[in-house]
Amino acid sequence: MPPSISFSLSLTSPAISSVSHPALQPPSCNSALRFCGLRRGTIPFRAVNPVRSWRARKASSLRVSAVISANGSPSKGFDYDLVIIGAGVGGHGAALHAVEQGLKTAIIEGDVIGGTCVNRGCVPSKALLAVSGRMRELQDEHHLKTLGLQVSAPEYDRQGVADHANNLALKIRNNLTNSLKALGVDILTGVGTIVGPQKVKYGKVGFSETEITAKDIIIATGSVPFVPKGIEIDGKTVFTSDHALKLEWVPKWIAIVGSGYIGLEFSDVYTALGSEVTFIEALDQLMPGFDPEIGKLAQRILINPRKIDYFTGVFANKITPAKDGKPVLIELIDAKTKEAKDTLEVDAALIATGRAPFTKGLGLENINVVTQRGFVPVNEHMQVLDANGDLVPNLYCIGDANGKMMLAHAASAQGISVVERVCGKENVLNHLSIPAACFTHPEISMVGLTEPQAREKAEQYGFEISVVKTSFKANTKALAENEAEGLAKLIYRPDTGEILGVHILGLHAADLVHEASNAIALGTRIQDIKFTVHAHPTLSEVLDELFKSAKLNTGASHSVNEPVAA
Ligand SMILES: Cc1cc2nc3c(=O)[nH]c(=O)nc-3n(C[C@H](O)[C@H](O)[C@H](O)COP(=O)(O)OP(=O)(O)OC[C@H]3O[C@@H](n4cnc5c(N)ncnc54)[C@H](O)[C@@H]3O)c2cc1C
Ligand SMILES: NC(=O)c1ccc[n+]([C@@H]2O[C@H](COP(=O)([O-])OP(=O)(O)OC[C@H]3O[C@@H](n4cnc5c(N)ncnc54)[C@H](O)[C@@H]3O)[C@@H](O)[C@H]2O)c1
Repeated sequence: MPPSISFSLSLTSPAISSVSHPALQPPSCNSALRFCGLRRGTIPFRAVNPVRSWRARKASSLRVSAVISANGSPSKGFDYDLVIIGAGVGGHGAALHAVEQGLKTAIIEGDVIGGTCVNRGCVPSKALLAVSGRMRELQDEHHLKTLGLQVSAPEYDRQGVADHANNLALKIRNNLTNSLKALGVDILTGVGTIVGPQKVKYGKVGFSETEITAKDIIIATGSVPFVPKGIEIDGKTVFTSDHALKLEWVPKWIAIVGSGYIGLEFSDVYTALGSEVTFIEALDQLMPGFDPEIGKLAQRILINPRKIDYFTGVFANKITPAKDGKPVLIELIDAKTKEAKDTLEVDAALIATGRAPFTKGLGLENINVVTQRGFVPVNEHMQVLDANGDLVPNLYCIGDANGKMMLAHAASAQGISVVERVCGKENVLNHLSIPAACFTHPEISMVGLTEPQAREKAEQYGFEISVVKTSFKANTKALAENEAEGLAKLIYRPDTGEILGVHILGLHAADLVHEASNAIALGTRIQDIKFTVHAHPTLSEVLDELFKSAKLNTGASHSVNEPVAA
């Protein structure tokens, strides 16, 4: 049995939870690490050192099973230039970039390569959502009829759907493993513990551990589901996303506790597969993390027409799994007064109340680092801060473990940013340029500030903001697809043309947002982007319209290079 650990957190930083983590399982479970085949197209390339790049390219173009090492030689006096603890997407992104930069690199993993995103997160959930999207469309008689189509009652094979998710996770895990091997990154198996400055041990805790030295160390140990106190997880009738992704059954009635990303995506999956859903949300509105206007529209499109009801402003105070013929029992209390509100009897409950950073066993105490609500404190360069707020030399933390932005691409981008810095290149990642998306049908995406956040900032710094919106209903491609429900919203500074935030709800919103996120990252202003050309008819014209409809003050000139207000 893996040991369990505890976290003490509040609601936005959740309360108290008991979680076990795969990193604490014996390393023998790591079968993926033994697989060593290379396949064409599995190795991502970026701008690289020509010698290393040639070797790596050669590795990708040959169907070979040998490891082709492009890993450098270490700095004098160290076993490695860089050791990364945790081979999730954050660690993986950092490792690839480090090797490309000529750093002798090792990555320590206590479970399987790929971490949460690949094995228990983005990848399997998007496979389930791909199925729910198709089911939803095939079940929508009115939609099909308008297109002139007829389909008799669509059905699904639960195990087939579950296999699709599992197979995809396996495939992507193999791809990630192979890409590390192809570049010759040393994959070290076992739990990684920091034993002192620039020193890490790894292996089976208390049995066979090896100590190594590294010029720089990156912590990339990720997160685990957060389960509030009072909720009993049995993994069958009361479960987290870790279990839900296996789709072992489809409950008739499922309560989803928490209406954030996980709750919303799973409501899309479950309702498409025939479940009725009841949301239990502690805050006063559903989807409290989104821009409020988008949240309201999402409620109109993604909640109200579906078999979903909800309680807001309540906590699930106690949840007891189904047992001896009795259903799952949920006791609700008022989130503010803590008075008993209601009791629900349902077939299942999915706990989607956020994620807790995983830092157990890392040895942070050996370097005087104290976590904050479980998260490793870092500065804007992801450099770890000790208990006195001083920098811990040569130690960085990326991804979910630092809590800056719990997204796969953010973890990887932070890793790349750290490697740049380690290589002597100044690099500060602008988190306000990192997009996010919720892969419901239709999708929701966003980048930058919400309208209330922008208004607060405007008041604080004394500038004006403007908001414009465009509808998918005016877009030819969306109309041709007969999926024209949706909105794009731009929040900007009319004095400078700076883009502060873009929020989209509509068909392929997750893909559309990148035009806005790239503009924010590159400092492109509205007065410039509004003259770019978009192919017709494409969904990208929704954003084209958005930028074109923004009104700027007469003084706003081309390509101003003022500091970004956000
Ligand atoms: C259901 C779900 C869906 C999601 N969907 C999306 C999505 O669509 N898009 C998106 O951007 N994000 C999504 N996320 C979030 C995303 O999965 C995380 O933000 C991302 O995985 C964080 O990456 P990481 O590298 O920081 O950590 P992780 O992926 O958690 O990886 C950490 C790794 O470190 C290992 N480890 C931990 N401690 C040790 C130790 N001491 N020694 C050795 N190894 C250790 C772990 O075993 C693990 O492999 C989703 C999450 C969930 C749960
Ligand atoms: N598509 C994506 O990018 C994607 C998908 C899934 C998960 N994720 C990431 O995973 C992380 C975790 O997702 P999540 O949905 O669990 O968290 P979340 O923070 O997005 O949402 C949690 C919700 O649960 C509510 N809540 C918390 N405690 C509660 C309680 N006791 N009773 C009732 N409601 C309660 C919160 O108010 C919040 O609305 C997110 O940070 C997200 O970034 C991303």
